[in-house]
Amino acid sequence: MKAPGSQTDLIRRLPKAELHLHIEGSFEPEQMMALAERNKIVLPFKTLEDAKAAYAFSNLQEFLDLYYQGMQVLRTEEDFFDLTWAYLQRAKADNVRHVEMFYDPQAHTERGVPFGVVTDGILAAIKKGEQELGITSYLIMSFLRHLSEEDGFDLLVESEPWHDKFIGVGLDSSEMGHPPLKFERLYQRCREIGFKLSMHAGEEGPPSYVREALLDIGVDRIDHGNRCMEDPELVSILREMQVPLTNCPLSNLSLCVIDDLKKSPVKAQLEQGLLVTVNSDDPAYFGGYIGRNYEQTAAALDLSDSQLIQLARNSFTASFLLDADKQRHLAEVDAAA
Ligand code: HPA
Ligand SMILES: [Zn+2]
Repeated sequence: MKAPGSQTDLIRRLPKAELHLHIEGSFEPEQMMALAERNKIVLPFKTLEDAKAAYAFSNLQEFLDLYYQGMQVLRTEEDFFDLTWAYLQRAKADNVRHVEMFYDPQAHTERGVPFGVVTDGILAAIKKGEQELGITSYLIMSFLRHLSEEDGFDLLVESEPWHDKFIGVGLDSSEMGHPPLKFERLYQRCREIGFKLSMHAGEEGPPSYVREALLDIGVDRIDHGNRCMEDPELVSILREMQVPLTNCPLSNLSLCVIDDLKKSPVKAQLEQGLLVTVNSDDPAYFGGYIGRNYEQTAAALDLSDSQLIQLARNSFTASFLLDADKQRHLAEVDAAA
């Protein structure tokens, strides 16, 4: 067993892509308090310690309640810019070269913040990140699965002027009771538009949700996917198809998807030839950005250096980058290894 931190240099050195990151989940309590003051909003917690003390969850819904509450502070284009810029600077420190970030427009439009305010603020920070940090970012518009498919179609229409700014769509929020097939027609339409398709499945939901996402909807990538491990035939299909899984170890631990990081499926998935990646999900809420996710997972699972290199390679292979860009990044991973 290696001591935590003994692979820090390698992890830091490896170029990485982050493929599962909700930008609103990078809202650090310090920044939340500063923006609350700027926007004259009263938060339910008075001190940083109170805020952090509230970040103890026993399931996905408990987290989501706090996540939606926290983002109410975000009102102006400048707020969304500042949020995204802060994340990109942290990503730079972890040697992230490419990000595919989710955002939840419905969580903002339903409280009166216009779609364009949210989206343009994020896009402006993405542009600055490319110019000043050398990080490329793709934006993934996520539908909230606790809302109806009709609401999803409304978002698709409202977002039309920005469609060329999105690489794809996602599906997040409360998983249980909201299976992938609830959104079959919406995803069919998104496929016709030309979006890449991703979906959260098998975080809390059963393996059948992963099957639906993969085989009925035909997604290009599965977010989380943990519970596929309960269905050996599904594991074989995933290995055969090489449809990526975006695992988020510290998120899994925080939301009690696993009760110990040693039970993270990442190592077993690597050993079974699945295209698994390591990501941070909602780093401000779950105790760490991508570097810490790699570090803690490596320590808990006793990952070898070559498994860490494989994870960095997988992050680019599983991305929605063009093939030529993937090859360039993969060569950089090999050079750093
Ligand atoms: O991990 C998650 N699962 C579902 N919805 C989410 N929205 C933000 N993070 C998550
Ligand atoms: Zn997520």
